[in-house]
Amino acid sequence: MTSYIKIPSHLTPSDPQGSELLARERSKATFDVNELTLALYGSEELSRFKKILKILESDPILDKSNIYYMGRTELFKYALRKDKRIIQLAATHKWNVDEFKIASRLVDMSGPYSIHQSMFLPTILGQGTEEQKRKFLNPAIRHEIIGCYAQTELGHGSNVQGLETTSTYIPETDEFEIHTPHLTAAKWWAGGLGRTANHSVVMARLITNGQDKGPHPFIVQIRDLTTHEPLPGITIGDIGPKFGFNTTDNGFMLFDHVRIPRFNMLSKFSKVTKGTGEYKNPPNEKLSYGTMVFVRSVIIFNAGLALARAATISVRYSAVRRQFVDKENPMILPNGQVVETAVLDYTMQQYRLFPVIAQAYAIYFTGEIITNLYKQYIDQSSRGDFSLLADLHASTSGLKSLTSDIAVDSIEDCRRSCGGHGYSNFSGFTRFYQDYLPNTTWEGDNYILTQQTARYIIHSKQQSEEFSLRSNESPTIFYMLRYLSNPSQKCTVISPSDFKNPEVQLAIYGYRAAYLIARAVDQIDNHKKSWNSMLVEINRISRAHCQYILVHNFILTLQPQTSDSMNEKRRILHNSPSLKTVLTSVCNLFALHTMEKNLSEFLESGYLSPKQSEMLRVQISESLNEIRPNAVALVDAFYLPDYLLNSALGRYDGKVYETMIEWASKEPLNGITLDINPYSEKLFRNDVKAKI
Ligand SMILES: CCCCCCCCCCCCCCCCCC(=O)SCCNC(=O)CCNC(=O)[C@H](O)C(C)(C)COP(=O)(O)OP(=O)(O)OC[C@H]1O[C@@H](n2cnc3c(N)ncnc32)[C@H](O)[C@@H]1OP(=O)(O)O
Ligand SMILES: Cc1cc2nc3c(=O)[nH]c(=O)nc-3n(C[C@H](O)[C@H](O)[C@H](O)COP(=O)(O)OP(=O)(O)OC[C@H]3O[C@@H](n4cnc5c(N)ncnc54)[C@H](O)[C@@H]3O)c2cc1C
Repeated sequence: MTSYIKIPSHLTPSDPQGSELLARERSKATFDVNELTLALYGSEELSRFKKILKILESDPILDKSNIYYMGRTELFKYALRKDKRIIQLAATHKWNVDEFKIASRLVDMSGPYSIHQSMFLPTILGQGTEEQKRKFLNPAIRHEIIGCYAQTELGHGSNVQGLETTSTYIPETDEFEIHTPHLTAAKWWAGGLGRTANHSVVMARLITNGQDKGPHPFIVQIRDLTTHEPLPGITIGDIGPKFGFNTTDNGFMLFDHVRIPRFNMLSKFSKVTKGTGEYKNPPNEKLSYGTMVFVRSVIIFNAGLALARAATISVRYSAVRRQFVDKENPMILPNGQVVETAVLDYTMQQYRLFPVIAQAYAIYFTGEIITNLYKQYIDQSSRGDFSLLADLHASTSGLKSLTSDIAVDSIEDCRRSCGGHGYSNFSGFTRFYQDYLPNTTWEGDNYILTQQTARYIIHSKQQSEEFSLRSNESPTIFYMLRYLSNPSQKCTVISPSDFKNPEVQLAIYGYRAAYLIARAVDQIDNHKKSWNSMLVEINRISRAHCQYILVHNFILTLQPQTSDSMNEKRRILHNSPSLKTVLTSVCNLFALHTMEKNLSEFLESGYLSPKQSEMLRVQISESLNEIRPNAVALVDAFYLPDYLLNSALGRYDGKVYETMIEWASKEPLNGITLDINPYSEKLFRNDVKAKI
């Protein structure tokens, strides 16, 4: 890339150098970083990751050095090239789905094909018959057709039952007619639709024999495979610039009585019979929402990685960045020189950043557990057993909401913790944050989704008999009975270190959730409160329940398991006392910091006393001290390479200042000629002719 300014090459940052500071941090670690990386990913995934990274890093088309200077059109073209390149590399190197996902994660840019991979393929896979998979899935996997997922409309997104697009069965020709009856029914937001896709999953109301059967998925070819023009009766366009996600062409689409064969209704679960138009009900009414459950489970896992990335940049930078001299505890170099203190040594910075490290680990472990639960559901449902679905839907809804909220808040906290440089694109936060943001809205707005979780729990509590039955079966609400059965119990903590006891932590979280649930049920059943008047409480219930799950899963991960049930990753963890020690500190910080952030609810439940809340703060401070020597090593263990981070601040080698000035010298604005004389030309309101 062209450099527009020549930077004097003899200048280096003042001592100590960033690389030296990070090396000192790394030498303080009490555990083996490589061992923790292996415990997170396993040896097989890690070696695949390294192999793929090597290929991507050296590929000129996937070079990222220019992207911070690009405008939307240029970025979009780059994203299309990069999407094509990953597909070519996948074919050359025979990558499987997991390897393809690793490559996409490393290249780290949503693109025109992203929704093809994340929603179009999974929808056909999950909702199509074998015949439909042959017709649509196979060419889609080979990228002979490119698809998108058009569910949301201009007037409705959250309320899926309120979608207006119709798909009416025409027995005479054995076709469906897809139609947009109102402007509000225009499909809107579908990723890849604007300029790229030639096929779409369209969620439309199925109407047969005059009866409205609600939204169902249909495959519609939307563009000509040769000319790439929209097919007759279909109007398509890109929806325009957005807050972020500008490398994907989110689109709109209108249908004017467009005919598709009956075959194109995805019919794994519900069907329309040829000629009679008879409708066959699915075994569970919500199976057509299956793609959303899958993607929500992926969003939970991805939230952990997003937090790890934010923490990596901000913790490394805070170890390199120095401001003021802490006179009571100055930073002294080996040669005796007193230097400014690394901002990571200020307790306020630790209080802001270390909980983000803890959130990353907590959500990573729960993400793994939810992924396994989803696999278990798919396995059972393939044998006609859908009993896990209700619980899976409830937990993925609430956890998608909670974890993406945590990630969005913490990415911004981490960015701000980098001071002024955090505001520069070179920090690696700008597009990362902008592109992460829609996770709180897509696949269900985060506030709406908490209603799904709370309703499941409240129903369970209302039907007490069924509750005890369900809670025994349910992987996520088993804890509640224990606490509901004895509402007057009090927390046993008598000294700050008692807060480190996992049983104590679980009891505190369990009582608080059970208290909120019991109170809401009382308001609804005995005080006849409406659902709408309870929405704030309902949001609290979902969050309380999901925080319990996160804490519970973290504790579970650290507990010894029978060797049979342990996979390689857990074995590494359990065979290493130093790993267990450091992760126990991280787990404690997650549990206690989350408790402190929601303290009013814990106090309100009467289980925790004000005196105990003071002890809680003492213990949090203690946990921060425990983590301090391991802070850099804990983020290093996530093994997020510079290629992914693309950050001057979060570089592994600590060369922050050298990179900042080098990247600034490449800003194209530095290379243009400007006329800054205000009187050199006449400017007209509608015909601005500045000489730039
Ligand atoms: C090759 C590489 C592959 C790579 C893959 C990588 C993947 C990467 C993923 C990351 C990238 C993500 C990109 C995403 C892009 C955005 C795409 C979208 O936004 S698309 C657009 C996304 N849009 C949205 O997400 C819209 C959000 N809105 C909705 O989902 C629904 O309107 C609703 C759930 C809010 C209400 O639904 P409504 O029909 O009014 O239903 P009621 O409330 O009346 O409940 C009735 C009963 O049904 C139950 N139940 C409900 N849902 C489910 C379910 N899913 N299941 C089971 N059950 C469910 C409920 O519990 C209740 O049970 P009960 O009490 O009777 O026992
Ligand atoms: C970048 C991006 C990509 C997307 N990609 C796709 C895609 O590929 N395909 C697709 O189909 N869709 C896509 N979407 C759309 C997305 O799924 C919807 O925007 C999302 O489901 C939210 O729906 P909405 O926009 O209708 O929000 P609304 O429901 O209009 O939300 C507005 C506000 O109303 C509140 N609200 C609404 N109803 C209630 C209620 N009952 N109780 C309490 N509060 C309520 C919400 O909390 C929110 O604060 C995408 C969106 C974005 C931002």
